[in-house]
Amino acid sequence: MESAEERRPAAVLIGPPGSGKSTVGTLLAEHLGVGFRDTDADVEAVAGKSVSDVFVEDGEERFRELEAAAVRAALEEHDGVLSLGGGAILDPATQEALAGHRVVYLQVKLDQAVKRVGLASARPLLVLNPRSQLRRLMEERRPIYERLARVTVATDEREPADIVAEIEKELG
Ligand SMILES: Nc1ncnc2c1ncn2[C@@H]1O[C@H](COP(=O)(O)OP(=O)(O)O)[C@@H](O)[C@H]1O
Ligand SMILES: O=C(O)C1=C[C@@H](OP(=O)(O)O)[C@@H](O)[C@H](O)C1
Ligand SMILES: [Mg+2]
Repeated sequence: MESAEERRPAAVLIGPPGSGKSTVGTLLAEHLGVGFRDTDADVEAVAGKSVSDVFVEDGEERFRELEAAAVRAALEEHDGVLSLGGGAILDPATQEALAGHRVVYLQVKLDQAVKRVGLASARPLLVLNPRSQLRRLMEERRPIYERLARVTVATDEREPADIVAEIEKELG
C-alpha cells in the first residue's frame, strides 16, 4: 500500500511573484515525469475567469478564499509538482497545512523580480508601481517563505534548467 508520504506532492514551490514558480515548476514536473498543478490555474478554473478578473470583480478577499481552498485540495490530491501563487502562504491555515511537505522556496532579488514580472502577464497586485509593491510584498513575506521552506534555491541570473537540477539534488 502507498504510504501517506508518497501521496504528497513531489514538491511545493513557494516564493514571490517573478521568482519563477510557474516556469520552474512546469519544467521540474517534466523532468520528474509527474503532473504539474498551479493554484492560480486552479482558482481560474473554479471561478471561471482570470485571476485579474477575480481581483477586480470579486476582490482580493474572495481570491484568497478560493486560493486557500485550491491549496488545500491540491495538497490532498496531487502527487506531482505544485506551484502556489506568491501570496498563498499568507493564510495561517495554509502555513499549517504545508508543514511536513517538500516545500521549495525560490528566492529572487528585487531587481530581477521587477524585470521578470515586467515580461509576464498581468498581476493585479503589481499594476501600480510594481517595484515598490514588490519590495513591500517581499519584505513582508520573506520570513514566512524562510520558515516554511525545506529547501531554498537562489534563482537570480540562473536558467530554469539549472534551478530544476538543484531542486532535484536537494530534494534527493
Ligand atoms: N530563472 C529565470 N530566468 C529568467 N526568466 C525567468 C526565470 N524564471 C522565470 N522567468 C520568467 O519570469 C516571468 C515570471 O515567471 P513565473 O514562472 O510566472 O513566476 P511566478 O510564478 O513565481 O510569479 C516569466 O516571464 C518567466 O519566463
Ligand atoms: O503575490 C501575490 O499575492 C499574487 C501572486 C500571483 O501569482 P504568482 O506569484 O505566480 O505571480 C497571483 O496569485 C496573484 O496575482 C496574487
Ligand atoms: Mg505563478
